[in-house]
Amino acid sequence: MGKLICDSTTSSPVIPWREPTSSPSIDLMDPGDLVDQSSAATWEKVSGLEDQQRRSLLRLHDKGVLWKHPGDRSHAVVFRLSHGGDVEADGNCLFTASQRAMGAKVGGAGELRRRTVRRFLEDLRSVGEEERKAIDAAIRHMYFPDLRSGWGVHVVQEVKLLANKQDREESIYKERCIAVDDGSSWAKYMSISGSPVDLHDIITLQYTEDGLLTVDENREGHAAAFGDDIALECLATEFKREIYVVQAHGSDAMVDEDNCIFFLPHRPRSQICDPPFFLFMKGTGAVAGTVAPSGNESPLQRLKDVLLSGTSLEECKDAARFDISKDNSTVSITVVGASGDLAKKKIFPALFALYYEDCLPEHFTIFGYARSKMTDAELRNMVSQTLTCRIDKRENCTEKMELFLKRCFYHSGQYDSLDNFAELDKKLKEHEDGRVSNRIFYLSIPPNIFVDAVKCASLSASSANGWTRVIVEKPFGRDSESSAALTKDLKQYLEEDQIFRIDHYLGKELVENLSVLRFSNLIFEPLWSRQYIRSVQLIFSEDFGTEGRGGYFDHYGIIRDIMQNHLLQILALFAMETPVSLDAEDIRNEKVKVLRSMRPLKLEDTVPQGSLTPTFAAAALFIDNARWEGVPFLMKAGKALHDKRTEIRVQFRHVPGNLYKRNFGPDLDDATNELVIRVQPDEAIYLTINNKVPGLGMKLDRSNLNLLYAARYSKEIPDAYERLLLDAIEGERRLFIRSDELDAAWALFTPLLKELEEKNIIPEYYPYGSRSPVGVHYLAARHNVKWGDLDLEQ
Ligand SMILES: NC(=O)C1=CN([C@@H]2O[C@H](COP(=O)(O)OP(=O)(O)OC[C@H]3O[C@@H](n4cnc5c(N)ncnc54)[C@H](OP(=O)(O)O)[C@@H]3O)[C@@H](O)[C@H]2O)C=CC1
Ligand SMILES: O=C1O[C@H](COP(=O)(O)O)[C@@H](O)[C@H](O)[C@H]1O
Repeated sequence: MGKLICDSTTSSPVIPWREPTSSPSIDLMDPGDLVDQSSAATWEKVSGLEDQQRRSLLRLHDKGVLWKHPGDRSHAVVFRLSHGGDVEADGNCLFTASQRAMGAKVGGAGELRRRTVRRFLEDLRSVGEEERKAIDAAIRHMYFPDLRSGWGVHVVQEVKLLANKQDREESIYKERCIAVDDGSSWAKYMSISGSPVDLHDIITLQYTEDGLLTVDENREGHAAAFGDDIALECLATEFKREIYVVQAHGSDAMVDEDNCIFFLPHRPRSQICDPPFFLFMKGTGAVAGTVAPSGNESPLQRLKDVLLSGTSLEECKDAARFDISKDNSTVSITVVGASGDLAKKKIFPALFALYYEDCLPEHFTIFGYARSKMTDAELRNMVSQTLTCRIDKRENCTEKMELFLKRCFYHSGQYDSLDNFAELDKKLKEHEDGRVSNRIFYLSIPPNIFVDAVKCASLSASSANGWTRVIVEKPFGRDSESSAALTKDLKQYLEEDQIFRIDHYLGKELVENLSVLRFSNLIFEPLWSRQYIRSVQLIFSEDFGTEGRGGYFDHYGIIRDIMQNHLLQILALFAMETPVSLDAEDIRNEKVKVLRSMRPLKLEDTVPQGSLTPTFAAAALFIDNARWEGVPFLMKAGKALHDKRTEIRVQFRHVPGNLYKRNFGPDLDDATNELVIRVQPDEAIYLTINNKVPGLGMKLDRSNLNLLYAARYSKEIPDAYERLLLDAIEGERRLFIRSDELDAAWALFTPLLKELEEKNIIPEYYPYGSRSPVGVHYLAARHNVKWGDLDLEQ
């Protein structure tokens, strides 16, 4: 028995996914047919490996590893084991690595942990008395060894106890804790992911032969239960595949070079339906490496990892190219409302960009669906008007466009006709050609017909053997009630995890980068609170009016159009506590907490004083929690202003007892440090600091430490819709809005919107092209700050 304490990532197989009901359908390859995976990282650059480990892994990489299906040994697959990226040894690593290995379709690391425990409990209930006793004994041996009856080979032995979080106020007595010594306590233990929602904390007692050595009380509750052999077996059973832990032992383990790599198989209790995956675990040191099966990672997953790590799409193209042809599934994307503005402007161009980058699966089809009568050729002609290639990607552009357009088809139908959707279903099936069918319906239609379209798509055109997902465009209602009604109606036909509510601002590069900036740089996170931050400003402006969407806009206004969604989402991401992991659910849990901690909005805290301008609004928002109490989050959004920009501006407090006070003049605000995250245009992150002007005197000026993306990165930034479409195809929900997030966002704005409308408040006018209505200055002044973007020096 062992615990997976330092592991690594693998990736999901290209070998076709099994039909859940059928016998193993693993695509079998000739043992000699070793897929060349030139883009996969080998072991040369993995840090923390001893030379002999590295040499062995390189040899293994070159030779490949032959895997035979235990049920039918004549069938075999050769895997090339490559380094697939590190995972953090934070206690969740078994689940994080497995999640990466299997791809997004299995849920996040948290979900894998829950499924593991569920599987364990189900299996435990079904075993006989004898086996149950054996399981209890194995658990006791691992976590609650009887130290009086002998000592193992280790100098230090550990005993694990669980403390109920509710009792943590008091001193912890061993008597009040739960010993991890049987199946039911193991399930409690293995549910602990080190997050605030855990029910128990892990207490570790370390003993030597001389007695108690240390007590780790884990007061902050950050310790998570490491995956162990039992968890590995449960995971294997749950997913009907073997899991190999690949261990590299070092010179300290008295093994020779030929034997320093071990494969520890974990077999499912059930039938094997999928090929195995490999988790690399380094025996010594702290650095984790990865074993990736040759050609085993889905192209999309590889692309996601590349996107997440911020490297170029060029790399994702390389990564994706090698294996997609072996995938036996299809993805059909139906753009419902294909004749409309959004479809032409954003959705088709984003799909083409993904196609150009080789990021769509090999077998994909795009259908346009709308009432307008159009032939396939006419749709292609319409779509071709808005396709563009990136400036840095012109090669074969025309050729690629033609190939892409050939994959686009059109079906004309009503949004509320089950028959018309059944006709679409028939056409989709023809294109899917018997493969596993996965379908996305992108609702690019006015909201009043969302439910009709979802009903018909779900009843007449959902996939029979794969997944069906629906992307929904805002507006998600006009207020709490209509939003809840929409969610309820959609859920008549869809599960929550089939609904992808899009907020395209979450797909913007700099918004995606917010968490990276904050959580992967030591210098920012300690400053990220009321202690150092004086105000946060979220600014949206456009230098044009409602441009052809006047009808929609009249009904919704700027608060619903921009503030309640785009700016509030950015605020939640900005202000959330550190999530347990980057899993969709962990991040969305933290965002919801922020939204629910927000102080109700008051009319006097909006602009202009007690009035609402339909195309411009500003508000001061507050988060009543320990981190942000008293810090104004100023928001403003407007159309028809003097420029187009979206920015997050973080203004820091004054330096206490500033020695250079005199050099700044009477207004210390002029010396405020400001961190600006410019989402668009001209993406940039810059920090305004005070600096000495070179020379013999002591003159100070304000200068920027400037990261201008265009200067630093040569690649064009992908459009937000590309990232989001790719996520929807992958089943990655991190950047989509969960229903409780939506409820919380509406709960914040609905009372204010109602008051504004009931009181029929007259808007304050501002000239087209101006900077803003005058009232915004009063609003900021009331909270003792200035708008960073209205500083004339900007
Ligand atoms: N355009 C944009 O920039 C943005 C749009 N959105 C949202 O995306 C969705 C699509 O936007 P957009 O493309 O601008 O919308 P459109 O108004 O262009 O509508 C899309 C299509 O829906 C059909 N349609 C329009 N009105 C009706 C109606 N009353 N009854 C039935 N069908 C109708 C039309 O197709 P046909 O007549 O051929 O059936 C039309 O081509 C909307 O929910 C919008 O709020 C969100 C953010 C930005
Ligand atoms: O959702 C919307 O966003 C656009 C602005 O999006 P951007 O990506 O061009 O910044 C806005 O014009 C529109 O009113 C709103 O509905």
